[in-house]
Amino acid sequence: MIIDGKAFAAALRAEVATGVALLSRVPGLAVVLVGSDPASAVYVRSKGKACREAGMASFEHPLPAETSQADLVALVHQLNADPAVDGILVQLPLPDHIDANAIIAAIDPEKDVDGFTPENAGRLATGLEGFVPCTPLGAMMMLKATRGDLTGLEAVVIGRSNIVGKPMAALLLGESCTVTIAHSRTRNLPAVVRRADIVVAAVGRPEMVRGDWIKPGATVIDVGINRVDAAASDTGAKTKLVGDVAFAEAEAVAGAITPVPGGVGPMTIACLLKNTLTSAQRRER
Ligand SMILES: NC(=O)C1=CN([C@@H]2O[C@H](COP(=O)(O)OP(=O)(O)OC[C@H]3O[C@@H](n4cnc5c(N)ncnc54)[C@H](OP(=O)(O)O)[C@@H]3O)[C@@H](O)[C@H]2O)C=CC1
Ligand SMILES: Nc1nc(=O)c2c([nH]1)NC[C@@H]1CN(c3ccc(C(=O)N[C@@H](CCC(=O)O)C(=O)O)cc3)C=[N+]21
Ligand SMILES: [Mg+2]
Repeated sequence: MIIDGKAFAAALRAEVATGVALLSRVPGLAVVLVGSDPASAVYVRSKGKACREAGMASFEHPLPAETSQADLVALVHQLNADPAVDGILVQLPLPDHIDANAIIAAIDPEKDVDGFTPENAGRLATGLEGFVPCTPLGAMMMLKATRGDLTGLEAVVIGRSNIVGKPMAALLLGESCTVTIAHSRTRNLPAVVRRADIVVAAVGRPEMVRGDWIKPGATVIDVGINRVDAAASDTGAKTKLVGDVAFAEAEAVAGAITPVPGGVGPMTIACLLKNTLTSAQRRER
């Protein structure tokens, strides 16, 4: 079974639009993009469009690649103080001369709809309410819809980044899975993955996870977004998008699997809108 992320995302976005219509003011999401990475620009544009379709305002702040760290912190402070802004997203990665941790720490945790601030990461780790990072949140919604109660299942998360792997593991632990976090230093990764009832791949290596790593019937969540050269026989496009999982091989063994594109990505954007709505609802009285 292929998990239809586009359909899950469309349903969540409709729910968000309904919530937005009940507010007394238009919620706003500020998106800050430093530099002109083409993939980031595509992503920022699709977020802006999704915002408008949900009845939200999108404030885009494209900045030159040479923007100083001090100027970026100053912009974040300005957005923190702006009552029209309910959510702040600073697109990652940032240029090398900027310390991403310093920028993230400057974001007001109450507007941190990415869930990246130490305050919200700590809240997730300790089981307190807060903003949960959009990619793991969307992945968890699809997992629960697909498998129901996750209690006692073996979950293997490949990747330990602060934005995907670690928060994903925290959410799975919160659902009482037995969680393993694998990374580049893990020994015998195929054997570790073969134990898993749930596999979450968040690595950034095209089609690294092979079909014979997957336990029959397992649920596979492919977070990877990798642009690779398309074969001459393909659609004619110069590049195509593939995940971290060899989809055709894994689909034959898995009970359910998310595709790339059309899996985790669209749900990430829908969850960003959901978090922005939640922020606006908390602000309204
Ligand atoms: N669909 C979506 O909405 C989103 C998709 N992504 C995509 O997800 C992927 C992961 O993103 P992100 O977490 O930011 O990536 P990072 O590069 O921050 O982290 C990658 C992780 O994978 C681990 N890793 C690297 N090589 C191997 C290997 N050979 N075996 C096992 N583990 C390995 C690294 O280990 P170590 O820590 O030891 O270096 C690291 O923990 C990327 O493809 C990204 O584009 C990301 C965010 C959102
Ligand atoms: N502060 C911050 N927050 C993020 O959430 C964040 C970020 N920085 N930096 C980059 C990553 C990546 N990311 C994606 C979201 C949606 C798709 C998505 O919708 N992908 C479509 C395909 C889009 C295409 O064709 O390129 C899909 O998978 O179907 C992809 C990638 C969010 N990220
Ligand atoms: Mg990263």
